[in-house]
Amino acid sequence: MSKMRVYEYAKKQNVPSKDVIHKLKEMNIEVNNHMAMLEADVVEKLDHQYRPNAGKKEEKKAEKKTEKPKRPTPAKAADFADEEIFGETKETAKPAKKKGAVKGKETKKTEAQQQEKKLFQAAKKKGKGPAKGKKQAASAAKQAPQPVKKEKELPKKITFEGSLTVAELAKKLGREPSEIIKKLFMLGVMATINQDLDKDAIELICSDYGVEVEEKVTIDETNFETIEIVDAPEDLTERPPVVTIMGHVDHGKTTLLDAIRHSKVTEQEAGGITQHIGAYQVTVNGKKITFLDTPGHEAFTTMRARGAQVTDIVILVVAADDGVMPQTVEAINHAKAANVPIIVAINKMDKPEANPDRVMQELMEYNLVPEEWGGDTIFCKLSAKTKDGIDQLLEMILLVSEMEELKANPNRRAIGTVIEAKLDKGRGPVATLLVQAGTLKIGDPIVVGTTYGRVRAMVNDSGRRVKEAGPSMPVEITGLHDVPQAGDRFMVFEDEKKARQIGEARAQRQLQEQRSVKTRVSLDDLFEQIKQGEMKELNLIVKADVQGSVEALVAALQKIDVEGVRVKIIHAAVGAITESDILLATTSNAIVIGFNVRPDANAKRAAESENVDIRLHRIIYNVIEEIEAAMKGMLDPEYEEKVIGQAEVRQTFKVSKVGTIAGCYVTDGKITRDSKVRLIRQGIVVYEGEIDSLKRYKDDVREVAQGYECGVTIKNFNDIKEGDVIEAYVMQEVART
Ligand SMILES: Nc1nc2c(ncn2[C@@H]2O[C@H](COP(=O)(O)OP(=O)(O)OP(=O)(O)O)[C@@H](O)[C@H]2O)c(=O)[nH]1
Repeated sequence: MSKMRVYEYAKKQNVPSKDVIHKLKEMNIEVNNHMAMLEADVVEKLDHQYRPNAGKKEEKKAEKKTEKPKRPTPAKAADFADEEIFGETKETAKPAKKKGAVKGKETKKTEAQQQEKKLFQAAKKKGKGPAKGKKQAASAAKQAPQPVKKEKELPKKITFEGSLTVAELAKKLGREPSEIIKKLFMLGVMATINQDLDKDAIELICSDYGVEVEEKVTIDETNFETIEIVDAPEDLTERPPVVTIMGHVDHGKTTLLDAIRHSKVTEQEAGGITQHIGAYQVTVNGKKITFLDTPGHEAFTTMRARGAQVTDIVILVVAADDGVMPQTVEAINHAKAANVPIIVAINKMDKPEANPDRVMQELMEYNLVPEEWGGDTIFCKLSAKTKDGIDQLLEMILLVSEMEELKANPNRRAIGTVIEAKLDKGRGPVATLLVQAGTLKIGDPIVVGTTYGRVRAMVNDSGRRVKEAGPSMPVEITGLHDVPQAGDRFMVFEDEKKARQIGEARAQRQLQEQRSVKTRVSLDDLFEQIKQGEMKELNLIVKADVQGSVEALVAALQKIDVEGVRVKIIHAAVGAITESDILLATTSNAIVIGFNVRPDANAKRAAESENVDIRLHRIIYNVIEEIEAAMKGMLDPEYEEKVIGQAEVRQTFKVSKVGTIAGCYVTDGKITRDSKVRLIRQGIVVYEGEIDSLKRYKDDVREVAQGYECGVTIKNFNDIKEGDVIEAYVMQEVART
């Protein structure tokens, strides 16, 4: 809010200055002159006075059709208007904005107003069509408070999709394109009649006319993964957390999952036979928790690799008698890469050799600091075998879930992710779906991944038939045409026809995508991406033969300092490059560095199919140099010299202006016009350069093969002697190893 004069304020509110002075009087502020300067706080108070009446005023104005339509000036327009780029034009257009134009003199103000009116009416005149003659318009301009009559009424609201050309916008507003062009010009935008206007420009123009704008967003339903669902907060209700258990081999993941299932599921669903559908739910203190039934990070990463994020909380199981192990670290990195909160379950507390303090100590290194030590990670000490501590773990899950405020709208068409799928001999394609929002119902037409169908039957985790499944509930369904893949997304559509269309379109698109080249980050295109501002962090996965190398590499990589890019090590461990590393690289768009280690067969295959860049090295310096060079955009292609042929110089001729021509006989391979050459005399390279000309008799030729004679001149070199050997070679780009 800034200071302004009374008349400026009156103009802002589109009321006579008298009205403002009167209002001020009511507010006990004595002002007699419309030129009086109002302080910012007074302006604010006035705003409060006028606001409640704004609606009424508008109505009144609409009725009266006063001389000038209200021109609510949006912030942007005002910004443009305040710039002094358009001098005169602007002053005439917005006299009130320009202090200079109305320097306290009523006359000047009137002039400006009239000028504006003329301009306005000139524009209107064009919009009026043939009925209105020049004369009439001119006389109309003379009468001072001339109502804008017979002007085609502005629509209350216009809608558009994407963009509009000036002509299209003019048509929608019922105005002449020239008027729109003029307005744009005054706002600092130069446009032609066929120019596309973006959303901002459209909004700017419309708000200048006081017309509401709505952008229609066409939703590409075939791409439903990308549709961002914005539910009104009041439509959201709490949903159960979805939990994945991860940890090192044999630390007790399966035992813990079973212990939770048996302690809670059978209790709740008496008589129900727990059946494996890939996920199950337990009820704790009246609240549900969903557990994904595939422990370990493979399933987790497979899902993520397919773009699905279903896990809300990760339980990291660490055996109290074994401590942090390589897969523990992998699991931590996976969870962190996915930005999922971790609860640590220190398992096997029943064992005499259990040492939870050691586990806590070791996990500190990975920034998992227990609350009791001042951190914010929840640690639960338990025994999956004796079931001690499991209830506490479940309560902690609820606590974290509450903090995460997990919510979904159950009253919409369901969307979610495939947890598992298979082909059942009797039932056909069977898929376990995790509903993530909305409610899935029997009979729903559904698209799942690239297949579709209608939900024929639904079974919950206790093998019971259910009619519907709300958010975070896993159900096994039948009724699909084909078997989808774990991690595929699903969405319910309004009818089966639509579901079929979308399903088929998605299958088609997938085929096309498989044919086209995948675009993952590779060192070679890194610089391009950095330049385009697409990459600010270079994600790396480091695998090495010994811990010492891992540490040294990580430290050295983190020291690389290239402006605008940061190295981020998302996983570093000892051991061969595994499929899990590739999956992690896929999900985090990372490059894998192998130091004295190689990818195993599965990893190689996965890397090829997922286009993950693996860089294998044996010298730390080379790793650093390569990454740094790539970050700086200096990753030149590697070239290798390839000798393509040799020729013997049998005779030489000196020709003025040309130099020495060597009459040669090609003894081996071939000599090409564009090859590089080396002149060898008695086994010593006397010159290296390029061929200047290559001739057979008098004709220039591209190449001369073995057994033929030719004439050769070498660029900038004439000291060729009989008996010399000309070796031709080319530089070939080779694949980096
Ligand atoms: N004493 C004791 N043994 C346990 C506990 N939890 C699991 N075990 C044992 O540890 C071994 C491994 O347990 P699993 O549950 O199979 O471990 P996992 O992490 O699922 O192993 P993988 O599936 O191979 O990754 C089994 O022999 C379990 O009986 C526990 O709390 N106390």
